[in-house]
Amino acid sequence: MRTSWADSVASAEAENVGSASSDNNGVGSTARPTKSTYIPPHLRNRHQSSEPAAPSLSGPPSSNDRLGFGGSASGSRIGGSRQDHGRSGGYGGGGRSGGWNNRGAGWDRGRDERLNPFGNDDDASVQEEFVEQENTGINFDAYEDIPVETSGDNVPPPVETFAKIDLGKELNANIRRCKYVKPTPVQRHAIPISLAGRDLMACAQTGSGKTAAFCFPIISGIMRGGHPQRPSRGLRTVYPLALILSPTRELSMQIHDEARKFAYQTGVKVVVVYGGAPIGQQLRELDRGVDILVATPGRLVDLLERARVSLQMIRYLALDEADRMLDMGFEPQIRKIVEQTDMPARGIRQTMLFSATFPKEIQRLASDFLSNYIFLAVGRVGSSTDLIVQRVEFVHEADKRSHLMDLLHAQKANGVHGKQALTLVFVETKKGADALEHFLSMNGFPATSIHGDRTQQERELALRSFKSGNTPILVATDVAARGLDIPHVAHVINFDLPNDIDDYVHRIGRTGRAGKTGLATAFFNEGSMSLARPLADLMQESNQEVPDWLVRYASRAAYGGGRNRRSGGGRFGGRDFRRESSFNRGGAADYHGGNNNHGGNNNYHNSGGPSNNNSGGGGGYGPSAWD
Ligand SMILES: Nc1ncnc2c1ncn2[C@@H]1O[C@H](COP(=O)(O)OP(=O)(O)OP(=O)(O)O)[C@@H](O)[C@H]1O
Repeated sequence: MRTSWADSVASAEAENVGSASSDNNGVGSTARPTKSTYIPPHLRNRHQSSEPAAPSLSGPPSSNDRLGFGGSASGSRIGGSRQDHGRSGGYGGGGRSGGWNNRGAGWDRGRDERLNPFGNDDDASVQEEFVEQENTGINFDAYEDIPVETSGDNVPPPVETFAKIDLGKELNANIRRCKYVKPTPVQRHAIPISLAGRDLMACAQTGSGKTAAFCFPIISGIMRGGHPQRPSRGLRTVYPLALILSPTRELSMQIHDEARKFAYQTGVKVVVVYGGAPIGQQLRELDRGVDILVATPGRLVDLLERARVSLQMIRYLALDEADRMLDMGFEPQIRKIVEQTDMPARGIRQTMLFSATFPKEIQRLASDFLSNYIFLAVGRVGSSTDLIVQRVEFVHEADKRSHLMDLLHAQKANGVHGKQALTLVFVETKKGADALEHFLSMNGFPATSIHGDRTQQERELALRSFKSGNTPILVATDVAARGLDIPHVAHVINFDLPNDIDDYVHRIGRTGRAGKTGLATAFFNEGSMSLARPLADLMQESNQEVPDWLVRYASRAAYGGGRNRRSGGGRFGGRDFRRESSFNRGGAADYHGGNNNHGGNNNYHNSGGPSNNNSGGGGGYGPSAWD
């Protein structure tokens, strides 16, 4: 039976425990207008957005440099119908979306576990049609210059090819089926570290292949270790060997799908459990056996309390989006799962934490779960990839909707919005998502939405409709900000900017993945002041053009307006928190050790061995201009 704790976790999970999804979460201290003014198309021939009010010491900023997006609103807007094909049968009330066990709707995930996740043909050489073409087109050159930092004791060296790693014959065949030609930088470093049995805290940019980096060693390790005898505590208790936790249901499903592909014909069984879906099917799936359990925390807690899952045999624990999992929303639940169940203690199990962002205070918390771990950073911690062209435009709150329509029209006119090119629009609140979806639909733009107030079935349908291109515009809260790997997302629009620069990094990371380029546009106004400086820093660091007006706002924020600096030295230049002097003063191991393999810090440039053993100094990254 579910306790209040389980309930609270489940409901937190439904919300994505995302502060950004709450309806009352304004940006900074400036209250947002609750309603923005819609300007009808026929009245919208005036300038497309006002210039920002000048920060104290300046004239007006340069205009909204909307290169490529400047077309006037034109073209017909067929008003009316909602475009979310998933909703055609009403909200979960039947129609084609119907039943709980509709395979297409995803409720019986795993029922076809034994089927070939690549299709029905076993032959790795004839899998072309089953595999996304994306992976063959990965632009590895894009990653060549990324600096890599590792710290910790006796760091295993990176590998250049999958062939050089002993992952096992079946797993190697699946890697070929996935058309992964060579490992991405995070895989080159993380896989040998994990195969050596070491705990790992890894930070690498969005879309750089972290999922495979933790799945491959887990699957390979289970294959090597065989299938140990499970205890016979209760007939219906299952004993997974690996647990992968992620913050959202959709991300857990995606990890499950990926892990199933990697585990095909290895004998390793992968099951996913997540909230919002009927538990019966998930229980039946567990009854068929599980080696790797992918889960959201709330549903896992429920299953632990029902004694249907025991963590006693866990050898591998992976937290994806680990900083999110350990921030204020999830940390107590994660602590209970990891520290107050029968899960083997750290040092006995192997623990891997992955994210694109890792603030120092969260690193500090995370270290409680790790034993003598290696810290790996591919690129600067929390940086965004250069593959994404970032644009920021000053748009008054009241002009946002009309400005968005201008962007979407221009995309259509320029042919950017072909069937496959998808646009993801992030807003702050669930109500805001509904309202914007409705507004876009009423104005002839095929849009759907995903947020924590929609049923799980609606969320999945919306995502599927978006992925398929049926509704090529998805309005989302932060529930869709992390981890989702959706091919063909060409444009991410931050209609409302988040409060935290790390959330911005994850949001824009839904485009520009696996070596491909993408575009991210942010609507900035006085309500986003707290983000001015970190945003300008981030853009400058990733070689983006920073508008003069943003630089002026940023410099003003530097003298008291900025709230977005993190404690412990700020984000920029941030790396392994153990190298902070405050940590060392606390009597912990000396990570400023320098030129040896003990507690040292290694800087790599892309491939090959350590190029420069930096003696506790600055590592490979210069401070930002504002530091
Ligand atoms: N070695 C590889 N070769 C080619 N493609 C790869 C390789 N590794 C991963 N990919 C592909 O790259 C894409 C991004 O991978 P993944 O979703 O694991 O990124 P991520 O680092 O976890 O991103 P995020 O931080 O957003 O969660 C996926 O489509 C995946 O199939």
